Amino acid sequence: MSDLTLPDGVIAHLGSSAEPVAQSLADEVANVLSERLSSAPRASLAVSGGSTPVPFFRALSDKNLDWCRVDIVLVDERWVDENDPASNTRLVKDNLLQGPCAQARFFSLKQPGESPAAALSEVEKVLDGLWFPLDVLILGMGTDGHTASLFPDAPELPEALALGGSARVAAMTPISQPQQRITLTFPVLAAAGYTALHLRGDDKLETLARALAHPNQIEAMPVRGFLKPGLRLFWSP
Ligand SMILES: O=C1O[C@H](COP(=O)(O)O)[C@@H](O)[C@H](O)[C@H]1O
Repeated sequence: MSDLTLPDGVIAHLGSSAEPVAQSLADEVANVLSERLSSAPRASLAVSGGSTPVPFFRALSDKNLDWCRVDIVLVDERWVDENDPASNTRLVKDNLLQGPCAQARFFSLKQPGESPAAALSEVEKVLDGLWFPLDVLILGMGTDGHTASLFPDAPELPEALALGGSARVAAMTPISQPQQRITLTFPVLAAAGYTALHLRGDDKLETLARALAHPNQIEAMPVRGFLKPGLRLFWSP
């Protein structure tokens, strides 16, 4: 990590193991949500799926917050049933929406429909109940530089990245992935008030170094769109 040069204004929290880093992220997110709830009727939190967030979810779910005023949404979902091990919704329900956090309101990106493309208008309706811009956004990243389901090899990527578009969600069919995906679009994600990138593993650090080497080529590595002042980076081996 010592030879990784981060852009000015990106604040890094690096630890030697996953649990304390996840705990620090949970502390910070709980503080941001709590502050927001002191001046607003509700607060919104968008989280990522995959394997990295599990200890963060468990740490956050225990926080003493007015969870019944918190709205939670995933940044992306695989188009699978909720009982499928690949379901991000299942991951959130099993690990985050537990204990005190079970009081939060969860907005599911997985709605009935054969494909994400067929369900987009239904999902947009669901999202009408959520407060935008998002207050808190926790992103992950794949070793191909995707974040949320903004995959470099998805034909729909240019549309999902386009600024000025009014769609909050996009259907994605990345060539590299076994499932179709649905994702919050780049403009929706980029407008969040607080954004953290939560990474685990040396491979993710190498990916981050590659992303930082050519920051403007966003379509090649969509995570580049978030490597900006204000970003909080949480990493552990
Ligand atoms: O497919 C996905 O991958 C990324 C990274 O996942 P991880 O298992 O390497 O932590 C994740 O951020 C995204 O939400 C997920 O759908």
